[in-house]
Order: sequence, then C-alpha cells, then structure tokens
Amino acid sequence: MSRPEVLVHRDGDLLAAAVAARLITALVDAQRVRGVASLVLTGGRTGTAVLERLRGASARDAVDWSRVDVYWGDERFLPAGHPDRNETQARAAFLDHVPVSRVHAVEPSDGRFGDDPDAAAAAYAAVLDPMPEFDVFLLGVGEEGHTASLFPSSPAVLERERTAVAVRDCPKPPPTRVSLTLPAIRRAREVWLMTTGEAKAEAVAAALAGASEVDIPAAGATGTGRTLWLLDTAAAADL
Ligand SMILES: O=C(O)[C@H](O)[C@@H](O)[C@H](O)[C@H](O)COP(=O)(O)O
Repeated sequence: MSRPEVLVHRDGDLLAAAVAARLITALVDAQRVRGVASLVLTGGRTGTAVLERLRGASARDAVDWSRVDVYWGDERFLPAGHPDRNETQARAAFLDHVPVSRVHAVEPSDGRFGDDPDAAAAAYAAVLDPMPEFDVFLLGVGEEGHTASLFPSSPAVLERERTAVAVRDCPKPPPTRVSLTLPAIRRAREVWLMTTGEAKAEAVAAALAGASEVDIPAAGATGTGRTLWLLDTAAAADL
C-alpha cells in the first residue's frame, strides 16, 4: 500500500489537461514494459473532463489504443446508450475517437441479465477474474468522500471478498449502480484520485488526514505502487 502523494494544479481545466498528459505517459511506459496497458475509467465531471482533454492531446496517439484494456471503476445501472451511463459518456468524450478494441463495459440494465444489478456485478467480477493488475485506476471523489460507487458506511465499502458489487439507494443519482470494491481498487499499480472545487476540500483533507475508509471511502483507495491525489487549488484548500 503506497502513501498518498498530492499534486495541486491551478484550476479544473489545467488539472484535466495535466492528468491527460500524465495518463499518456503512464500508458506508454506500461506498453513499453508489458506490451499492453490496463486503464480503469471513472464517471463524473472530472473523469469526463480528463477524457475530453485526452481526445485533443497532441501526444494522444503515442499510446497504442488497440492494446489498452479499458474497464470502469463503477457504472450507473441504466439501459445501454443511456446518456447518464459512464460508458456512454466515456465513448462520446474519448473512446469512440480512438481505435480501442478491448473495452470491458458493465452490462446495462437492458442487457444479458435484464434489470438485475447483482447478476451484472457478478458477471463483471468474472471479467475481472483473474484480476488484472491495472496500470492506472482513475477515481473521482464525492463531497462526502465517496469514490467509485462506494459511499460512507455502505455495505459496498465494507466488502472484502467480492471485486464487484451491486449498489442500491445511492445518495448520488442514479440510485442503482455496479461498483468495484476496495479490494479490487487496491490491486491497481497506480490509483489516481482526481477532484476539483471547494465543495470537495473537506473530504479531501479528511481522507489525507487518515480518516477511516468507512467514513471516507476515498481514503481506502490506494495503489500497490503509487497513490496520487490530483487536485485543483480549491479542492486542496483545507490541506
Ligand atoms: O459514477 C459516478 O458518479 C462516479 O464514479 C463518481 O464516483 C464520481 O467520480 C464522483 O461522484 C465525483 O464526481 P465529479 O467529478 O462530478 O465531482
């Protein structure tokens, strides 16, 4: 488990551009060593902004996108193509603009398992068995400290066996999701937590001050090799 490192950028736009640049380098390095790379995407505004900047990055195609395995740290359990699905937003922002061929999406609520998030979660856990050693696991952070779809004091944040679970009654809409769990997140070589804005400052400070992962799930998101908190000035205000 790696100790968190903190990087602060002036504002959200610069953060998104800097994370996109960092991601290109990380994936190029991974492909140099292993021939392939594995990347876990996040939903939310910050994660999507990074993908939009990645799409326009001049060095984008230094990465062989046909040899990148793409996963999601969580997914909103909605019909295929629904505008609120993380996959839909990631495809519009980036994936549909590059020659990715190894995209591992969570089943939609009108997919093979119908409206059964537990079955979709079990199927995603099977995709993750054997668990890839994710090169970069991107995560956002909620105002109350959630990450992926792991919310404070929820059964999902307490999960220690399964790698993917269904989450219901989420405080952040939509209410039903599939989320990777902390044991899955902690298998990543690098975990990058990215967030902006003063509304996140309290949760960021609590997580970095050693809060319990039950109270601040983002505090439990650590990589085996590196844990990076990538913030704008506002989100870092309480550090
Ligand atoms: O599906 C989701 O909603 C995300 O996975 C969620 O964990 C998000 O990353 C955080 O809520 C931060 O969202 P913002 O970046 O929009 O603040």
